[in-house]
Amino acid sequence: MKLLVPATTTNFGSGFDTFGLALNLYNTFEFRESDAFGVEVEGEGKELPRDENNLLIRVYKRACEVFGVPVKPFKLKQVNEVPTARGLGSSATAIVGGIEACVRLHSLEVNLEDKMKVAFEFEPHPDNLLPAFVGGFVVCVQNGGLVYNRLDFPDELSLVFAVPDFELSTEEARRVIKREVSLKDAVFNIQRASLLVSAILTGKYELLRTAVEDRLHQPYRAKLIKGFEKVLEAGYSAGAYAVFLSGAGPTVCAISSGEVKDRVGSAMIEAFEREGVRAKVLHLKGSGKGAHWL
Ligand SMILES: Nc1ncnc2c1ncn2[C@@H]1O[C@H](COP(=O)(O)OP(=O)(O)O)[C@@H](O)[C@H]1O
Ligand SMILES: N[C@@H](CCOP(=O)(O)O)C(=O)O
Repeated sequence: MKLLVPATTTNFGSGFDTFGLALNLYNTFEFRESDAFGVEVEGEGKELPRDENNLLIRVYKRACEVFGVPVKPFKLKQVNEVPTARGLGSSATAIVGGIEACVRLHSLEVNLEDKMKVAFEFEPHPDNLLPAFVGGFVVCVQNGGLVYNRLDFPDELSLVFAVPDFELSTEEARRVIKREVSLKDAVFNIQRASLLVSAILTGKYELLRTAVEDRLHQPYRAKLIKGFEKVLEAGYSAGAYAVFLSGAGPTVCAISSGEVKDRVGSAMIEAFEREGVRAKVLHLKGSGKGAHWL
């Protein structure tokens, strides 16, 4: 039994905790029933726990408890393409993996709202989780229940990620954000987040540069990421439509198209390197597919 769960990029600058997009980069989780839990990891995340402290197993056990079924142990083989603690939703892949494993191993029928209730106990924002479950570009709303709208992300747009070789935990990157916001800054973000959705829907990509501007989280997080401003400038100088922090960072994402994407990737990597930060580039696309079994 093999489950593929996509990486996600979130926020898109102005849409903090609101916008999330599934990517064509996956963690693959293979399950074999067994007498005891065990974990094997290939690819990214060599440091991940090999025992019941592994996030996927912790989520699986909690899902069994919530859905009222016995815990059946398994051997898990992870083949991870998603770098951990880089702002590409690796923790969401593990959370979604644990929930889907519980549903499948017990042949349950569970709706998305009930799956999300369990997921929220581990990650209290929906923007990685929802696209990891359902794919596509998702506008997420938190109101105690499940309200979201899923759009197709334009295939002509490329996502270029500059992934630095250091980790930044989402928890730490959330701690630095200011809790209070002025009306002026709230309006600033509402205008841009609305512009972003309309720009994607109408193909007016020249609006994206303004649409990803943010005053809620990026200015605070930028201080934790050496070279962030320089990488941003380099992406724009190379012709990107938009450049912003992927999730909580430290990865930087650029939206681009056609041939320009190669220039954008090299420029961002070089900018990181000039600051003494090693980084690699990932050229990805939005994916319409969420978690699915092979
Ligand atoms: N593939 C995975 N399997 C199990 N646990 C994971 C996996 N990926 C991430 N995690 C857990 O999530 C933590 C990283 O979460 P977080 O800081 O939110 O980073 P990210 O931005 O990659 O989601 C890791 O330290 C690890 O405990
Ligand atoms: N909206 C969240 C998204 C965190 O994503 P991750 O991939 O960095 O875990 C935030 O900005 O904190």
